[in-house]
Amino acid sequence: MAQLTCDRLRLGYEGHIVLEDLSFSVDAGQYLCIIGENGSGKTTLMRTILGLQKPLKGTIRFGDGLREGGIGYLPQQTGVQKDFPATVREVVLSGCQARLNRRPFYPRAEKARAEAAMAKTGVTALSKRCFRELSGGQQQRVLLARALCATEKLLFLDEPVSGLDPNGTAEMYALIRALNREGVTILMISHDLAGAMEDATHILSLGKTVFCGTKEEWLQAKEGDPA
Ligand SMILES: Nc1ncnc2c1ncn2[C@@H]1O[C@H](COP(=O)(O)OP(=O)(O)OP(=O)(O)O)[C@@H](O)[C@H]1O
Repeated sequence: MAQLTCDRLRLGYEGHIVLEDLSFSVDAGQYLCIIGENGSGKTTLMRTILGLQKPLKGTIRFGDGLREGGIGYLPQQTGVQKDFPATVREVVLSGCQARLNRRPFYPRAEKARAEAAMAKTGVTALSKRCFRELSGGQQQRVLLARALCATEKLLFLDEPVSGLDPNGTAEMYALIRALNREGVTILMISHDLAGAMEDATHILSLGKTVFCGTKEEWLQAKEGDPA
């Protein structure tokens, strides 16, 4: 049973269709890399899967224990986020908010969850530091811990290595790989095709022609069409 099934989606905005007739599914444990040129609709697809925007047509179904809102999300880094005036622990804990039903404080279980997420991404020692004083790579690991507070099942990562130096990039990929090996499904938008390709099991390529299949199928298709 698939965790996520997108069926004949039409996505876009009033008067502007971005993607038409898009169907694909994601099983538990997959590592799906979403690629495509600027403007091909990667962010629009992500926003739709996260429930932030409605499809113009078609359906999205969740299964295998995943429910809408049960996706951990690592946003693309923006200047505003980088300057967030909060401690690392506060940033990570804010990832538990969806589970809190607007209760005004964090119960013990949520705090334990945040601690476990920080340990997994190696930021426990930074927990009292101010988020905005961290390096780009450290900030990404904190935001990954935050996303982990929302889910054990599926992480949606939007360009997780953008702006990182080679070391930070390698660390981030290693962390994502480890989480995937523990069973967390990964959906990742990436412009770093070579890097993302190392660990991906599946590729969704958006554009004039859409491809969705295994990495091996993708590489075979590319052999005949090196462009
Ligand atoms: N809020 C919006 N209202 C109207 N059109 C939009 C809106 N957001 C995006 N678009 C348009 O939808 C199309 C797809 O944009 P989208 O951001 O999904 O592409 P992308 O593949 O994520 O691009 P990039 O690689 O540059 O991030 C573009 O033509 C864009 O101009």
